[in-house]
Amino acid sequence: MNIALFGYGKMGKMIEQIALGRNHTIVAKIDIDTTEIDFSRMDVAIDFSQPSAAFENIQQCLEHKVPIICGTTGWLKDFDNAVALCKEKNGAFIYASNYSLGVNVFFELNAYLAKMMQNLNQYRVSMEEIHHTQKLDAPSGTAITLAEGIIKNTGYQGWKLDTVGEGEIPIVAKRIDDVPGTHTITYTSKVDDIEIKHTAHSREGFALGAVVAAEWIIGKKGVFTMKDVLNLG
Ligand SMILES: NC(=O)C1=CN([C@@H]2O[C@H](COP(=O)(O)OP(=O)(O)OC[C@H]3O[C@@H](n4cnc5c(N)ncnc54)[C@H](OP(=O)(O)O)[C@@H]3O)[C@@H](O)[C@H]2O)C=CC1
Ligand SMILES: O=C(O)C1=N[C@H](C(=O)O)C[C@H](O)C1
Repeated sequence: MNIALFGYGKMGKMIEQIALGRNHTIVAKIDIDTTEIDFSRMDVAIDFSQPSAAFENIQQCLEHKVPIICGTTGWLKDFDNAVALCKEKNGAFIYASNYSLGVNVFFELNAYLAKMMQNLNQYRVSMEEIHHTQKLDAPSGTAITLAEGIIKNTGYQGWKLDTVGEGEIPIVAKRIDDVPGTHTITYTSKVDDIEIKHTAHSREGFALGAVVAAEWIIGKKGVFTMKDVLNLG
């Protein structure tokens, strides 16, 4: 499979290694300085760029009929436009805030726990995410997906960083050294805490998941999620 990498930073380089190990070819490495892009040799594109660049990269891929796997976080104000464009162009598109198998299992666990906690008013939920100091967005895309999973299954109506009002989930975002990504959800009562936690040991799981998604999307049309790819739940 011929893969184009939009964004050749920490994730782009890790994805290249995994893709070569699975006998794929990297036909383009597109970075902020790239002036001309040849879409003709691409079977699929994988975007791990930056919040301000992701939507334009997605648009270009859909216009050129190249299936696009997007892992960039922090651009979701344009998500509905990306979905609409994908439908208009009869294209193929996946966005996931987190491509690792472990976090996608964790998303399911989070929803299941939230359902169990929905009527237990003695507990308050909170979330903490920890990432490396180069991360541009806060809270992480993964934390937002986790918050949405809680909101869907409980009476919580929203989330906010740090201090919150009634009915909102507080998210604390910490930036420490080179932490790849740690997410903790805690339900606290006067007498105890219930805590679930996912700790990434490296970026390998994110990169492998993105390549698996790229392999999966070939020949498909529509907007999909990692739940479709992994057949979870
Ligand atoms: N969904 C998931 O599973 C995961 C998502 N992420 C997300 O992926 C994104 C990238 O992360 P990471 O690799 O760590 O970040 P890096 O900063 O290491 O890499 C981003 C790269 O994108 C480049 N870039 C900037 N503008 C453009 C553009 N217009 N087109 C193409 N490339 C561009 C940057 O170039 P320059 O340095 O020259 O600006 C840089 O090389 C982030 O949004 C992060 O949150 C990260 C891990 C997992
Ligand atoms: O920027 C990162 O590094 C990561 N970003 C994603 C996010 O915002 O959730 C996924 C992972 O946690 C690493």
